[in-house]
Amino acid sequence: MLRLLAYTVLAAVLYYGGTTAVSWRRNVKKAQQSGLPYILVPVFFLHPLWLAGHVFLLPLFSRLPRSWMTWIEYCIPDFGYAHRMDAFERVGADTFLTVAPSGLVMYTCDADVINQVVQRRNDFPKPSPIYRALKIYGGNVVSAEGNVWRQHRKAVSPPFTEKNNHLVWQETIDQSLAMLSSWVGRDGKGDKTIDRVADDTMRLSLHVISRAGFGRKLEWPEDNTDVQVDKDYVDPSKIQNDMAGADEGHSMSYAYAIHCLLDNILFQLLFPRWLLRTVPLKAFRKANEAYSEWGNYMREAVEKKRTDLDVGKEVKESSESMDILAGLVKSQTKADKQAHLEDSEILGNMFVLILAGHETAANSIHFSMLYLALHRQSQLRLQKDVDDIFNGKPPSEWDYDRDLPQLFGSMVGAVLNEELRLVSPVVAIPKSTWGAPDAPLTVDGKTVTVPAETYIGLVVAASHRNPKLWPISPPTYPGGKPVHPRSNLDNDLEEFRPERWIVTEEESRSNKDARQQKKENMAARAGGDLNIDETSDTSERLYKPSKGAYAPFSDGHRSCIGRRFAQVEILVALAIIFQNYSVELAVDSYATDEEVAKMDDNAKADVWQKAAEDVREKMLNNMAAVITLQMRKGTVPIRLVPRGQEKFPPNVDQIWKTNHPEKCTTKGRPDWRPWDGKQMYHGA
Ligand code: HEM
Repeated sequence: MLRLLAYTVLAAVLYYGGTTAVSWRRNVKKAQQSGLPYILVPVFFLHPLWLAGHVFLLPLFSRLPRSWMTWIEYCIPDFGYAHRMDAFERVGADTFLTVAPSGLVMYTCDADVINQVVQRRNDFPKPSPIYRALKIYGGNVVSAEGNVWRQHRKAVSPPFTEKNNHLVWQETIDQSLAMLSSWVGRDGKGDKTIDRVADDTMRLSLHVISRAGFGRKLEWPEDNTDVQVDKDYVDPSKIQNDMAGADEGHSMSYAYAIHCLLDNILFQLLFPRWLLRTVPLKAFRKANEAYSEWGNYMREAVEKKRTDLDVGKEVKESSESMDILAGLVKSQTKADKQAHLEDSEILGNMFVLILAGHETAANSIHFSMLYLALHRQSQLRLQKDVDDIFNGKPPSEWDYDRDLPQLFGSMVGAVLNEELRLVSPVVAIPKSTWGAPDAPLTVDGKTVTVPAETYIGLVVAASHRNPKLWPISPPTYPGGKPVHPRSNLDNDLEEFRPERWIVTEEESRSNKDARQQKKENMAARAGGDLNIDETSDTSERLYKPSKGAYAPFSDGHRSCIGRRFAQVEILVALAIIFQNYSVELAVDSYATDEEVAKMDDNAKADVWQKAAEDVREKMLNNMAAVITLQMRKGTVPIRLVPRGQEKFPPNVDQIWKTNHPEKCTTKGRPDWRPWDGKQMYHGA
């Protein structure tokens, strides 16, 4: 009996080993025929077992000799943020394949390749099976492909109008003022340590999309300490888990339901509904409750909107008819049946809009604030531009049509662009040749073939830092050392330098001409009915990267629908925060307020540098993407102080570097780069 079992196991191992070897060989052959450089990796990064287990295996693998593990980075989802240009430099190519037994992946940080891929939607479709889990409420524009995607896009994009952007503008003003007031207190004095910036910007963004997206106004809680938090569930420190205020017939408030849903999104995406419903685990039960509650809120919202709009009749333009939900509901009455959505699809789209639209914008506001706290000189320049644009006017007098273009083309726009260059929420935009034939592609002027069934990662985290694509300057090494230990050690592309986006008048004029041309070409190709706005990735008054080099919102037909929405929200929130306040790092862990008050600039630079080092470390090592890239471990405390009352001098980093030349480790490459000078790839 035992022998039979042993034979069975042996046979299974041999069978698995044999089939693995055969399919690996087959994939290697495809890679060889493709003309692309390739590296061999033992696992396909999307293999479900690897996805589930790699976090546990990585610490074990890190104990093995480095020379055995040269492949490991390329199998980690979103390696692009952790390894950036270094990952490509090691391979020695900006576009290459990884070849595993169960799949091929093409990674690229080449602008021309990115541009070809995003423009040829039919040749390089989205790998829609990986988005299957996003259909928890129904089909939607993010997870669909082909004609079904076209139908969703036709229905979902029309509500993203300038009128809707006005709503975003107004709601962001209201919510940002409320957030700011919760930070600086009713007396406006500020200077209190705030450790919940990530949470609060998330709340801000959720409130904006709830209002401008679904017509649901959410009030900022009067006092965050009073909220009735569910301490038994998820992270009790998260103030947004506020249970108070459930509507009639609901067990959760609207805000709590959506937070509960999003905070535990992995439960929703990984486990089937019946399991969440039946397994008697508290976390499962709550996840399921949040799913039902938010779904019910949304169903009610659809019904109410239908009644409000009195479907079928002309409605006058009011803010109720300008939100996105109004647009989705109206799509059901249009003559164009190709833009018609079922009720479940309206819900499906509302879910992905809230998902795609809230973390992304929130993170941008959060990280822009952190970068500006680290770079006070840039902050000063931003404040000067805010002063020039608004001339001291309070936000109640700001005007979308007059002020938005100014903000967009100012240092505020430059900060937004630079933040998205460095911390793109989508680290590698997924494309593929799944379900499509082999696709020709021009790489460095040579025609190669992307084999059918290849997953493609457009690694914007690397293309945004590729020295072949961007003007570079010498590094300044904030804190006296490179921002990343291996990537771009000899230039400034790892550094936050929004000034790189500011251009001369003449460059700005030529940007304008080029953009007009692009808009016309795009409109002609898109057939005009998908509302694909290619004109305003960055303001024409700012630096214009080459095509494909800068794509935080992706590009082409499947580019972000909410780009303008997000840009408006982020620009306004930053303008409100910085109009009257400066953001400084909180140094409480290193000195008390009294101690800081007695310090001279040199001593202040020493404590500031410790806090700054902590932030830089977190922004390098504590970041991970579940849906979007976020700081997953720890928080960064900051302080808002009225302008003019800053404690630290604007050139604080420079003072520290001048005082501590011995601590500045800025020269040369680390000698532990064993791969330097060796060609890692095969083929090509
Ligand atoms: C800083 C903010 C944002 C960034 C960087 C961003 C980035 C992106 C990227 C890279 C994609 C393409 C993803 C892919 O192909 O897999 C995308 C798609 C999308 N985004 Fe955004 N996004 C942002 C904000 C928003 C907002 C505010 C909304 C809605 C309110 C939104 C809605 C969407 C939708 C619906 C799609 C799918 C479009 C399609 O497949 O046709 N995004 N976004």
